Amino acid sequence: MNAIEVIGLTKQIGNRPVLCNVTFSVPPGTVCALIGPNGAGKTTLIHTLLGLAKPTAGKSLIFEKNADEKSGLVRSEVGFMTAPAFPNLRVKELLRLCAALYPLWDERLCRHLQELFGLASELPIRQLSKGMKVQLSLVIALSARPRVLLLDEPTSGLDPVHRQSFFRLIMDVVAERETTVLFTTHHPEEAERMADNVGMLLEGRLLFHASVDELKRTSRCIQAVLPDGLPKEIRELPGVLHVKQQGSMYSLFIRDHVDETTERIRLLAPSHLDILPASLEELFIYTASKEGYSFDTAACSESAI
Ligand SMILES: Nc1ncnc2c1ncn2[C@@H]1O[C@H](COP(=O)(O)OP(=O)(O)OP(=O)(O)O)[C@@H](O)[C@H]1O
Repeated sequence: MNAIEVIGLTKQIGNRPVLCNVTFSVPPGTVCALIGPNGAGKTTLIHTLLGLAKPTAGKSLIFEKNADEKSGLVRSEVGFMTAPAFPNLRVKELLRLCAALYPLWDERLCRHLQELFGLASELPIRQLSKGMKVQLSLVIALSARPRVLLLDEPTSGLDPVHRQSFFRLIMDVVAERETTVLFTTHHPEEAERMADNVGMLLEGRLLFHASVDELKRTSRCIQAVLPDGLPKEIRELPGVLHVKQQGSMYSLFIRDHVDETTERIRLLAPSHLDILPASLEELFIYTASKEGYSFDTAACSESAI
């Protein structure tokens, strides 16, 4: 049984398709990252899983149950981060309230996390910085010991040191309790580092969903020096996501069809040929650009070419 199952999920808001026939699954005890630019539909998907948004078509299941099922089973098994309520309560008062609310609350873990983040018990919630509020939400989500954690941009607002702590924490929680984690991020390097599987959403469509290992295995940057240039038909081969040119040096970013594309380039008798690994960041940027989506950022990171 999969921990999370998203089947043909479609969400229309007004005339606007926000999620279009999205299908993927997350096995228990694994970490799945959903990457996508602003407005891709990541939050909407998490909200549908939580039962906070109703799909137009399709369904999203957690351990084979719909979030809106009367049993409330799904909600009791799912942890998610939400802005801490009750601004006038002190940190310790909110944590005490949560301890009473969540049946599997782990007080030892809660104290450990509070110490790790250096969250002062006596501070009223309204006096916490944005990053501290994120930390407090994380403490609550993790201490509730859910079977499934749904985290919407969990590291946004965290400084680099606390981001590291967060990564370690998630790894520990998954390893110790076989927790299943689905998190959203704008940062491919977070997905690459944390996740077993990665899905990419763009304008409501899931462009790919695969294991990090598979994505790495099937993506390459082919670098070739071609004094006679690169023919148009090579640029248009199905696996070629992007071509970058500097004089007679061509860098082709490939997803799938690596062997066939390499063979076609070899036939052009390049004076130099290199086949290099590609990063998830490149895959993300070039998959989006192949779909006609443009980022403001510079494209291929030079380090990988
Ligand atoms: N209540 C709403 N009314 C109208 N449009 C909405 C509503 N909620 C979301 N949308 C639209 O749905 C699309 C997806 O939004 P969503 O928040 O799911 O994206 P996201 O990938 O989480 O974005 P971000 O990375 O910026 O948080 C956006 O175009 C957004 O404008």
